[in-house]
This record gives sequence, C-alpha cells and structure tokens, in this order.
Amino acid sequence: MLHVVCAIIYNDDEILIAQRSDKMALPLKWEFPGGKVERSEEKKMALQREINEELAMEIEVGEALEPVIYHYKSFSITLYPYICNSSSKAFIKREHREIRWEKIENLKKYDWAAADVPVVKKLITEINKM
Ligand SMILES: Nc1nc2c([nH]c(=O)n2[C@H]2C[C@H](O)[C@@H](COP(=O)(O)OP(=O)(O)OP(=O)(O)O)O2)c(=O)[nH]1
Repeated sequence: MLHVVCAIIYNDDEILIAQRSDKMALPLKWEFPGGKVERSEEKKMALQREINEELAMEIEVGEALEPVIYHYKSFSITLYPYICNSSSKAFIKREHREIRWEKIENLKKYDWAAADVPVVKKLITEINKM
C-alpha cells in the first residue's frame, strides 16, 4: 500500500491541477500535486516537501479531507488530500506534462486518476452548496 499526500492548492477561487507525464505511473492522468510519504515523515511536512520539489512553491497546509483508498491493477494507494493555500500563482513546472490553475466547476472535464475522482466530486458538491 502506497501512502500518498496531495495538495488542493487554492489561490482566489482557483485551484492548481497537474497532468502526469507519459513517463510517470498513470500516464497523462490529472491529479493534485503531491507524492509518496517517506518512512517516518509527518504527512503535512511530506506535502510541503513534495510541492517545493515539484513546483518550487511554498504552501500553507490546512484541513485534511477524508483519505481515499484505491486499488489500481498493479498497486494500491491511500490518498490523503489536504486543503492548502498559496499567496502566489507562480510555479515552476519540473515533472509534470502540464500544470494549470482551474475553477472548481471546470474540474469535471479532466481525465482524473481514479483515486482522485471522489475528491473532485466532493469539491464540486461543496461549491454547489454555497
Ligand atoms: N501525487 C499524486 N499522486 C497520485 C494522485 N492520485 C493518485 O492515484 N496518485 C498516485 C500516482 C502515483 O502512483 C502515486 C504517487 O507517486 P508520485 O510518483 O507522484 O510520487 P513521488 O513524487 O513520491 O514519486 P517518485 O519520486 O518515487 O517517483 O500516487 C494525486 O492526486 N497526486
């Protein structure tokens, strides 16, 4: 079982989404940036480290959403999503094929990694209640 943290990074009313490259696992799927938690690492620290490595961004890590367990064909993951904030829209694209800021109501048109689908649904439901 992989333990993966991911960041739902808000700036104004947009969040940062990323497309995996064709050389990564789950090629070309869209995801929230993040990565594997290393042994003995605290999850929020792991997330800040990953976001710094992948995007050269500093984020504030806030509320934890409900973790998602998903069994892909060749591996299983527990995905731990966190609501995060960034005071800037600037990033450096280091690993992904594409990275963009997007409004929540537009998230459904992307081809998400399967583990992210319940997270995206939750975000859309929440915004529709407002
Ligand atoms: N980062 C991230 N990974 C996700 C998400 N959804 C999902 O199924 N995954 C899967 C894809 C990968 O198999 C795994 C995370 O691995 P990764 O390759 O992004 O992590 P990493 O940066 O620590 O990996 P590496 O340096 O060891 O290659 O979790 C998501 O929203 N964000």
